[in-house]
Amino acid sequence: MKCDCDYIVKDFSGKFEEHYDSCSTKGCVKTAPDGTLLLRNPHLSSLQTDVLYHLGFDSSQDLPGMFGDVKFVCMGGTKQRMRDFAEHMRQVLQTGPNQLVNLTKRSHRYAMYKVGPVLAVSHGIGIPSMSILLQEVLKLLHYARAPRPLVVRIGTSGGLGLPPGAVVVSSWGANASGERVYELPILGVVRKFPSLFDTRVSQELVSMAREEDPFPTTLGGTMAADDFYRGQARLDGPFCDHSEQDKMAYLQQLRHQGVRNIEMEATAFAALTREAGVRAADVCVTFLDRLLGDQVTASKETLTAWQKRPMIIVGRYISQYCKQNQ
Ligand SMILES: O=P(O)(O)O[C@H]1O[C@H](CO)[C@@H](O)[C@H]1O
Ligand SMILES: O=c1cc[nH]c(=O)[nH]1
Repeated sequence: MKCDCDYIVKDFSGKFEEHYDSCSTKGCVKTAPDGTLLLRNPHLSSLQTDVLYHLGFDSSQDLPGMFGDVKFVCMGGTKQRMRDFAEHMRQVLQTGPNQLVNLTKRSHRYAMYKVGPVLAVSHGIGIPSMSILLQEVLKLLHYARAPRPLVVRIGTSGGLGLPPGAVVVSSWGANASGERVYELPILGVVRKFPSLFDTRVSQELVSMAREEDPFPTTLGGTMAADDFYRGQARLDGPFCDHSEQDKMAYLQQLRHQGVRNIEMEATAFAALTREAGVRAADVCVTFLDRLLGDQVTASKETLTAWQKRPMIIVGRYISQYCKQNQ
């Protein structure tokens, strides 16, 4: 059987079954004609109220009134970064509340701020934390009937052959074996979901870079590890039985496969947004060049300044969109 939906993964090296896992030709339509998200889970319709437990909302609330105008969901690891991003967007868009309010404060788990059409949400570290947040955000967008949202991760990473402070816009996510898939055991069976980002959005984001920017912005593959230390070939964790040569051989192999940075969410982030039919992008700054070391040694001030760089690129993109759609 051949799938001819726009969801087909042309440059995905795996087999059709793996594509089918996250596509299923029958249910290929992922958005309603008005651009709102369709959730392909028949069980949801039997729920009287859907509790978005980690966000502290439920579907009985006026979610369209609260979030129906959301066009951009931007997420990143820390609560502080997402507050800073909300503040940045308040200045860029000259809109938003006088005082930023953490909308998920009831749940104490993540932090969420809303500035005009922008929702800024923290997701914690790693795929399990990020994927829980993302799935509840996808349900929130569905219940809110927010049309055609774009989801962007604003993150940090270790670079491969890039100067620290560089920005990488991911074209795909790869797991530790270099496969461009997100693997998830479901009912005891490991399933694979393709982890490719929207090419057009990624290219448009790269085009937001300006010559005068004091940092390069490039497109590249992103490896998502399940660990910060051994899982990213580091030699400085509490455990390590690989050598410096093993580490360098692995990192060089990733680099030759097109990986430009390493973080801990890209595969699941690409795969889940793709499965939901939502455009998404991963924009990360690099904190160090992993070909030269393992420790993050830049000062707090420098790291804070570098973390602003993805915000600058994404802020320009959102600002341009808002001007064109006034
Ligand atoms: O800075 P964030 O967005 O959390 O991203 C990166 O930093 C964390 C590890 O320090 C991981 O979550 C990794 O993906
Ligand atoms: O090396 C790094 C830096 C930030 N985040 C990561 O996951 N790895």
